[in-house]
Amino acid sequence: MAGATYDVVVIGAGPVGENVAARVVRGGLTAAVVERELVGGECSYWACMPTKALLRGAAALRAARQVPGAREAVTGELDVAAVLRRRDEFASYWKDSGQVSWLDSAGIALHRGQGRIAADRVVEVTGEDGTTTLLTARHAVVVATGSSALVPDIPGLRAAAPWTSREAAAAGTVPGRLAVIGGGVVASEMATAYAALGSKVTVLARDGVLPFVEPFAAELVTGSLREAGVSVRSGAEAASVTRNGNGTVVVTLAGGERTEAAGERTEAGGERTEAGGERTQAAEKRTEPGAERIEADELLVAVGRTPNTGDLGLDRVGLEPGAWLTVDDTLRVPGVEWLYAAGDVNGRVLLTHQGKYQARAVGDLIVARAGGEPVATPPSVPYPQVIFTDPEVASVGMTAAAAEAAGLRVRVVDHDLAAVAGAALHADGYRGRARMVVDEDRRVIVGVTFAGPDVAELLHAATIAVAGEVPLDRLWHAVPAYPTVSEVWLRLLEAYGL
Ligand SMILES: Cc1cc2nc3c(=O)[nH]c(=O)nc-3n(C[C@H](O)[C@H](O)[C@H](O)COP(=O)(O)OP(=O)(O)OC[C@H]3O[C@@H](n4cnc5c(N)ncnc54)[C@H](O)[C@@H]3O)c2cc1C
Ligand SMILES: NC(=O)c1ccc[n+]([C@@H]2O[C@H](COP(=O)([O-])OP(=O)(O)OC[C@H]3O[C@@H](n4cnc5c(N)ncnc54)[C@H](O)[C@@H]3O)[C@@H](O)[C@H]2O)c1
Repeated sequence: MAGATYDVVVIGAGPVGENVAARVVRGGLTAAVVERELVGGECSYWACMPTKALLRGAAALRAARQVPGAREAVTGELDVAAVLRRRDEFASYWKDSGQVSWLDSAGIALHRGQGRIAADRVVEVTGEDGTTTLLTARHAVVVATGSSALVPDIPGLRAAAPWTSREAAAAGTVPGRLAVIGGGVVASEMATAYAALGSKVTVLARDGVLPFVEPFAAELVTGSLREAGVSVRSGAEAASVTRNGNGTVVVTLAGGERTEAAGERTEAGGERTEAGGERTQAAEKRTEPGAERIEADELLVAVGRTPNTGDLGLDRVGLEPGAWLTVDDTLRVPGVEWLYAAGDVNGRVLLTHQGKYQARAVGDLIVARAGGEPVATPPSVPYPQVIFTDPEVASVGMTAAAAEAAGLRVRVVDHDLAAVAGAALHADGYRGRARMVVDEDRRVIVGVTFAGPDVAELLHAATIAVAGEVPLDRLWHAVPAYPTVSEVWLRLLEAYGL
């Protein structure tokens, strides 16, 4: 059996694993990554990049149509084939040669195959041809194996071979009718994308659309999905799924979807028109005779993620296969001094940029420990996120509800984005809203949410204000340029009373 020894062995070469390895090499250690699929991970080929490429064409078209002068120059419809071609390009045609060259140039060794912990500090790599290699780590093994789409135990669902985010991101054709189970980030972004690409989309959002963002942002997204022709069914829960002989898929809704008590009876095939949000009554997961059925050509399941820890040899170190890897503040697995976990697999924040932040932190920690230097625990930072729906939802830190639940003395300040000169110039009929959540005891901002067209690029200023805990009296002197959408900062601070 072949073998090799490195200072650090990283299992998983997604964005997080790559960055851990790069950071420890930069710190003077040697590193190898183990990858069973494509170097670059979910983000590069089936998540961030291809999904944003699917969304971008329609967003650019919408933007042009909102500006007289440009609008008249738009004479055609979205070119679906061109959008899919550009998506293919952004997914590097599902080939990882570019990322492998980058690993080479960074001095990181690559071992292809399934990595499993075989013993203390030892990772066994099983290649596609069945050959095995034992990699020994002098200092640390880092698990960066990411996550996969969760397929819930709904009768008939697995047998119906639904799309997960992977198939939605990589599809070569656009289904005529797409049903979506879920209302979170993947469901909302893919409903936006596929509606623009021409699908008739139905979203079965059991817990509402984007239930974890500020409610005004969720309402704007829900309203705009409906305007785009999407049937948004807040409160609807799938009870069973069947794939017919002709290839179509049928989702039968749980009996609890019938909401006569709340006066919202839904007829088969009918549309609900109430604003999205809360469930109106506790839905019982049970199919009643005559329960409503949704038929579609394809079904996307988007109800969250499950960690890639099922076949990782975790039992060798007394850990539970299939579970999220719990870590301490130094991203080390408690009780196993040489084992770390970063990125999606530790379940802390399932976002690429935040996983890469963890990667830099864990890389530096391993280098410091290897050199016997003092270890600085990375701070717990508020994280930013952009949801690329129409409108975009860009947020950092806490929502008002989360800040209140955390026991802070909170003041919430809202402003209509359309009332800012820069937004009016940006697009006719601009619709959007901004909220800042202030911790009154410290007079610092603990959360910001923008919802509106093209607000993604506004977010980093908010991240600096929140992560930097910039006092409001100091922030007042950060003057936004006129006439930009960023002038909303001035309006928010004025509304606060500065
Ligand atoms: C549809 C979708 C869109 C998204 N969009 C965004 C976005 O716009 N912005 C954003 O910040 N985040 C986004 N995310 C989240 C983002 O994709 C993840 O947070 C990110 O990919 C996590 O990186 P990671 O390196 O931890 O894991 P992954 O990217 O999952 O990489 C893990 C790697 O480990 C490999 N692996 C797993 N087990 C083993 C093993 N035993 N041996 C060897 N190799 C193994 C896998 O093959 C994979 O290559 C999106 C997610 C989805 C599903
Ligand atoms: N732009 C971005 O940053 C981006 C884009 C896509 C995904 N992601 C990340 O990927 C992760 C996964 O996204 P996701 O949308 O799968 O998960 P999610 O956690 O965003 O949303 C899952 C939703 O499914 C609902 N749900 C759970 N079980 C259900 C069931 N049985 N039936 C119906 N609904 C059910 C939940 O209420 C929740 O709203 C997220 O953590 C997200 O941050 C990020």
